[in-house]
Amino acid sequence: METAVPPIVLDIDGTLTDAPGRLDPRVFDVLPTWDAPVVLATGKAFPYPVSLCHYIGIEQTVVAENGGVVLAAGEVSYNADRDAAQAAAEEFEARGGDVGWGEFDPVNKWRETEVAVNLSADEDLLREVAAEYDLEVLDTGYAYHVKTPGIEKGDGLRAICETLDLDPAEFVAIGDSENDASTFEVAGRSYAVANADDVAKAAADEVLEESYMDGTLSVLDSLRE
Ligand SMILES: O=C(O)COP(=O)(O)O
Ligand SMILES: [Mg+2]
Repeated sequence: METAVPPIVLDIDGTLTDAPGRLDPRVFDVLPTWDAPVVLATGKAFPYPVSLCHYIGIEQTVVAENGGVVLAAGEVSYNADRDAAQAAAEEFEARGGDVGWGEFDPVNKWRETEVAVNLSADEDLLREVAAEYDLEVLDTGYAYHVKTPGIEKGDGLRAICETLDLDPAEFVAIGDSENDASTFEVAGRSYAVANADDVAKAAADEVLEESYMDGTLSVLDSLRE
């Protein structure tokens, strides 16, 4: 007999993708049939996880921009604004830095509450400028996120739980990088995939032997047994 599955909170990049960053097609099987709430919690700009939920065919229950934007039950909250990060990014470029996404910048075009910078950027200069604007720089392994300190994915999960009347301690979290550590703290159980960075590995209850979606599926399969 199948046991009831817990609600889950999943990072996207590095957790539902393969190494080159492509969405693993197995999400289309496992997520729509998951018999409990599914939260996507990502550093990506707001439209990305919303679209992903749309195309996977699941409820749009989303933490985007590392907690800057939260969507649950059709209610959106914005927990930071982009102005300070935008000013810092402009100062960074004025001092010779390059945000690094080219002339058309889909990474930031629809981003509401922070600015993401390409990993090819001058990290020391970026951190120096961000500090002058009282902002933090989060390295997800996919981008540097210039953001308001104290706004994190874990806060977004808490907010979603309030909206949906869920207990965060019932959640199982899976992720791969330092921006998932706050989710790991809020959720009852947490797993870092094998490709995770050191911060995520240290924060997780368990580090998986398998990487990327193989790791994620190993947890989801065991929860369904
Ligand atoms: O946007 C990023 O830098 C990483 O995204 P993620 O939080 O889904 O891994
Ligand atoms: Mg990730």
